Amino acid sequence: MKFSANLGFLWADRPLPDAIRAAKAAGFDAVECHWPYEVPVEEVSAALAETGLRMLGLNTVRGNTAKGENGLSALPGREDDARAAIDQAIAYAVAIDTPSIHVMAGFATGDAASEAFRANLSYACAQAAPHGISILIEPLNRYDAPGYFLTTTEQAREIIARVGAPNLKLMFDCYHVQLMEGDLTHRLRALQPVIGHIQFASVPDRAAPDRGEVNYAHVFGVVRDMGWPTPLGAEYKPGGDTDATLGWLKDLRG
Ligand SMILES: O=C(O)[C@@H](O)C(=O)CO
Ligand SMILES: [Mg+2]
Repeated sequence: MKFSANLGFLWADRPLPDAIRAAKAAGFDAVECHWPYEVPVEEVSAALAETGLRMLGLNTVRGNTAKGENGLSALPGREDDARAAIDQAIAYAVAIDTPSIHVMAGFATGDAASEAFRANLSYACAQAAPHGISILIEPLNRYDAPGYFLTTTEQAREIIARVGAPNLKLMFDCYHVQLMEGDLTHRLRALQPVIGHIQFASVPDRAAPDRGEVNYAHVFGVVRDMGWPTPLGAEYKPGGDTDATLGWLKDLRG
């Protein structure tokens, strides 16, 4: 199995280029992040070139976080802001050769939100396609993000079908899916054609995957047997020194 370190959480206490180097030293095969925009692309590119790791994904900005915004693309009337966030993400992704962008929906509900989200996703997919970039949408759980527009894989599957763009995919974060829907391995197999990236963390505490209610040794085996080709994203909160939480990775590496 190959694993990607999500640097939004792992080594988040370090500057992003140093976190990339730490992920390499720890044996990860790739990295991913949340919002890298404060860091010059030259610094990130240099760290990626030095380590040989690829940055697999990044997120669109959340918007006005002081006001509690958590994404813009499902907010009716905010299309200009949403598309500026999409443009920003594509430009950054192109500059560091990142193959996928998570377009964040935001806190919203109802038909107008659904229409805004689909229209903004169509825009994102059209802008990203010439660069070979996939657009990801990610259901978030109701405990961490109450009121978030996108909460289930069923909802995501319908949106992906209705938008109808080949580069629109599902971010299957096992942590969120377990909290909202469960039945992880059936869902992974059934949704494989529309999954663009897989992430994981323990449930319910979002820590390293060697604890909690999900047996990740089993889940990883199912993903391996699916022939899943790309690294799985370790997106958990280490709660201190990241290096001290990597026993699971060492065990899997043998
Ligand atoms: O699961 C998460 O929270 C992340 O993948 C994300 O991108 C939204 O913050
Ligand atoms: Mg996630």
